[in-house]
Amino acid sequence: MKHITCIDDLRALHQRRVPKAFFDYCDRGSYAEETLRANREDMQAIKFRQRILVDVSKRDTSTTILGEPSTMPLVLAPVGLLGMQHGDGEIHACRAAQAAGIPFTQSTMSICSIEDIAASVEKPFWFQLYVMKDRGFIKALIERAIAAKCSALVLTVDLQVIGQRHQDIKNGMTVPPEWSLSKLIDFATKPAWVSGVLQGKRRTFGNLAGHLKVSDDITSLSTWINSQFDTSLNWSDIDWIRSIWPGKLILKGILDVEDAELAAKTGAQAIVVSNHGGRQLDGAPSSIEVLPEIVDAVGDRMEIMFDGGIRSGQDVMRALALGAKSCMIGRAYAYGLGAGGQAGVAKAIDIIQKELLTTMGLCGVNRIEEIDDHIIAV
Ligand SMILES: Cc1cc2nc3c(=O)[nH]c(=O)nc-3n(C[C@H](O)[C@H](O)[C@H](O)COP(=O)(O)O)c2cc1C
Ligand SMILES: CC(C)CC(=O)C(=O)O
Repeated sequence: MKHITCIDDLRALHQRRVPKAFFDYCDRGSYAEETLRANREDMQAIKFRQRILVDVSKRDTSTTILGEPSTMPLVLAPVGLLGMQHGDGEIHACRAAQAAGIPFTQSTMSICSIEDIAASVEKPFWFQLYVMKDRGFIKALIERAIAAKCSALVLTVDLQVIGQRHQDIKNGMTVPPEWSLSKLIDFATKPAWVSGVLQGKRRTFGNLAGHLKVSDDITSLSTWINSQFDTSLNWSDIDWIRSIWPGKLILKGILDVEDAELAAKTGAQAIVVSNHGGRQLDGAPSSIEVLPEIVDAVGDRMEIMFDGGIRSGQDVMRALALGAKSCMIGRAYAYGLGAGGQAGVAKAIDIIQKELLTTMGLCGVNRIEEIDDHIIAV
């Protein structure tokens, strides 16, 4: 990892080490990928004010996230199928986050189960919920998260219908992988990945095993999701979820001020301003574009988290400057996982923290709480 200096390096290594179908699943977006590109382009369009001759000798990235101390304003976002990027990927990512002192969010659509992770790590982690039609199963899933002492529930609200990712169809992306000649050739050139995945605890969705017939028809992930996810989910269901889940609730996937206002009325502690990393509604605005208006509308009532397009500490700084209290990263750490397991995720987190510290220094800021729009050049 010595020559890895930025997230792009981890991405390149991920691409070399992980079969194409899983790398593309991670890297790409939905439809024409307009929103995926906008997340990066709009982020990079935000310019900093360089400030000089400020004493920046006491810089510190530590902060709180939902009242809990965190070494930096960063959370590992829920990412499905991490165990297909690296054997036991969810456990490796969670361990790296906990060693770095930041929260990890486990996706419903993980390869390792909630219990696999809970048995392998020292501290509580967050659990992300997708609501499916079988409400008995969803209730049991929330109860499993409670039993595992998960410290926050992240309810994802932007994927009851899945946006088409062309590349997944072209690659025949299935879980577990289906054999074809091209896949065999691809796998043959990635022996470390193959042995890691074969040694992993599971080969298909650990949280769903034994409940939903995942192995029956997961030849197309999107067909399966469209048959299982509950498209009738609506605001009144939040009360039902809150009647089961007693802890902190975060609504993830809000892009609209009116929705943010409705979210503030649910009693959720936080929202994540997010377009799902450009994987859902293509043509939606970038998350950084809508962040300021959402902060203006509800920032005094809920904690505002942000994700979409973060590839550096500079990007974290940009989102904080526009009013986010903390940021989630998805691909940035998934690339690290594919590149080098737990060490790769640790590297991704370390890169972002060091970039954030340097950017704070060059903008004349010592503490996270000092970051606001005064550091932005107009
Ligand atoms: C491969 C991949 C899988 C994802 N799976 C989930 C998921 O299971 N649940 C969820 O709420 N969001 C999921 N997301 C969205 C992320 O939580 C996050 O919103 C997004 O990655 C942020 O954009 P970024 O990748 O540019 O950081 C996924 C994202 C990626 C890249
Ligand atoms: C399995 C998927 C539903 C996970 C996801 O949220 C995504 O791929 O964006």
